[in-house]
Amino acid sequence: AATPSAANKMVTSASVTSNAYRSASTAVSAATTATAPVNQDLPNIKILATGGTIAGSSTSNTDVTGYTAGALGIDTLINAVPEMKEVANVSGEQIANVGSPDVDNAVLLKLGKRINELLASDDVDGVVVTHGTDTLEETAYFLDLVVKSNKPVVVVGAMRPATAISADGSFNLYNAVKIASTPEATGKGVMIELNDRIGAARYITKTNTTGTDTFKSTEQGYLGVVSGGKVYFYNEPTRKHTADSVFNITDLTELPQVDILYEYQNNGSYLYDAAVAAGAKGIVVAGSGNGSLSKLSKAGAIKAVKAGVAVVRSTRTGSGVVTHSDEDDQNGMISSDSLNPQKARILLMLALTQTKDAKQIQTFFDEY
Ligand SMILES: NC(=O)C[C@H](N)C(=O)O
Repeated sequence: AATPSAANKMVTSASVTSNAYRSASTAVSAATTATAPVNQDLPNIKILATGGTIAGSSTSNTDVTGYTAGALGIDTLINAVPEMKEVANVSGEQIANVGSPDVDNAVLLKLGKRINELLASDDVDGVVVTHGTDTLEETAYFLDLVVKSNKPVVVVGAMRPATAISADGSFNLYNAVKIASTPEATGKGVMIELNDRIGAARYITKTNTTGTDTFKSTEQGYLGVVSGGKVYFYNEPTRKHTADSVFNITDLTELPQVDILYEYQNNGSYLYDAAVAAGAKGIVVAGSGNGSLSKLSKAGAIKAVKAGVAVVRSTRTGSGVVTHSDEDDQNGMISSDSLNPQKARILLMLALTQTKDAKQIQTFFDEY
């Protein structure tokens, strides 16, 4: 973790005078995260940092693409937003410090187990996870399925690095702490906050490469918003999550290998053969349209099922339900409901920790 002086140096070395972390220098001289006094009237919120653009840094304050993700430590993030201390007693832990494409199953398990430990304690009222946005929805959905608590968990990121003009990370982080401190956030499952929107991990997805309004929940809608400094909830997630989930990672040291294949014209069954040969226990296919597969692709998928691999049909369209067909049952295949391929992979990994039976796995896709 960064010391106050190191935190200062990181911000100055980026030659930034006006950015999201403009207040880091004053904040750290006033109080460090370690010595901040506890206000008994405020909730205790733990911030777990994993890296990403929210912790990103560049030498130029107009650079929003070539920066280093995960350059700043948790203390820098916390000290840069001293306003959070009016909302909650915040303290932080560094779980990882990577760009989110490098968040792997080991990080998922570490994070999920740590959140369960923290939330089991009366001393922790909610958790905020800072994360890169590229795979943020996968981590959030994983946590939605494995966190054994009704206490709020909010996953937050940013699209502009901390050193950029008009960086979005500090306000997103402030809002995330605000949501996690709100009693109405209890029992809502794992939430994602960016750009003032509160999305359910199950429903929201990244839709744009660089825009700050990238997280959208077009079909199922948002759970709520943060507006004028107040948290508003309007909807509840209806699928099973957190305390109602059967998935338990307590004794897991690894997750089964599940790979994603992409459907396209003129594709071949050899992609399935390659995944099976590489050790896949499950395959999710981003099918065309309503999860359609070409004749060759279907042949590859059926061969994989016969080899004992679970195959889930999802869609590359970006939205909509992949409907379950009689042919799926004949072929021993599973349909993803409205889970996109990357989230279907998360559910399939966890499903495979319980069963290899396609029918039982299908019930998980129907319920979660
Ligand atoms: N906006 C971001 O956070 C993108 C970054 N590449 C990440 O996912 O770590």
